[in-house]
Amino acid sequence: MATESADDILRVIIKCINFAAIKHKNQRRKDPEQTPYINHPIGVAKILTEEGNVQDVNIIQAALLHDTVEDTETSFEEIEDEFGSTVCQIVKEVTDDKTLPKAERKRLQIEHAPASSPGAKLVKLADKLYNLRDLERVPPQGWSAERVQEYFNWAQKLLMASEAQTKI
Ligand SMILES: Nc1nc2c(ncn2[C@@H]2O[C@H](COP(=O)(O)OP(=O)(O)O)[C@@H](OP(=O)(O)OP(=O)(O)O)[C@H]2O)c(=O)[nH]1
Ligand SMILES: [Mn+2]
Repeated sequence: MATESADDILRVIIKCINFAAIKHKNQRRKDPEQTPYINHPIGVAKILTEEGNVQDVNIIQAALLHDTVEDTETSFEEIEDEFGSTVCQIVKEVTDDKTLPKAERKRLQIEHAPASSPGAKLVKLADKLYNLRDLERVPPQGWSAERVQEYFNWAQKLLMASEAQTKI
């Protein structure tokens, strides 16, 4: 928010990092080094600030929190109570329904991409960019070359779907 002071912004960003770190504390990435999962949401937020020049603090908060509901015991109510409805709405838009089969989740991401909000598109695309770079660095344990290639193909489809109807 434009009216927020630098102190407020700093406080809320540290609050988000702390919240996400606690929620993801037992989770590791799928790489052979089992990197702590928190490196991912922090890296996604950094792509947006450093490479995307994103200055909207709500979008950066949503990036830091983007996998908490999908991957940990976190509810949208908790996100809304702690960080407000704007942040919660973006997190909702980028959260997959993990009760659905994977192919359906991936299909729905593409179906929902065109009409997503600009903030959700930014978080989603930074998320994909981080994951693609991670795949290039070292594939997750057990992933074949075909599976890696499939993720690249799907990410490209998602990017093209996100470009449609964009009013950024
Ligand atoms: N490249 C890579 N990805 C890893 C690693 N560890 C965990 N992941 C996560 O795995 C997900 C991609 O793997 P998939 O097999 O396609 O999806 P799934 O885990 O949801 O079933 C991403 O979830 P996501 O961020 O929720 O994005 P999405 O692709 O599911 O939308 C990504 O963050 C890793 O070491 N490298
Ligand atoms: Mn993610």
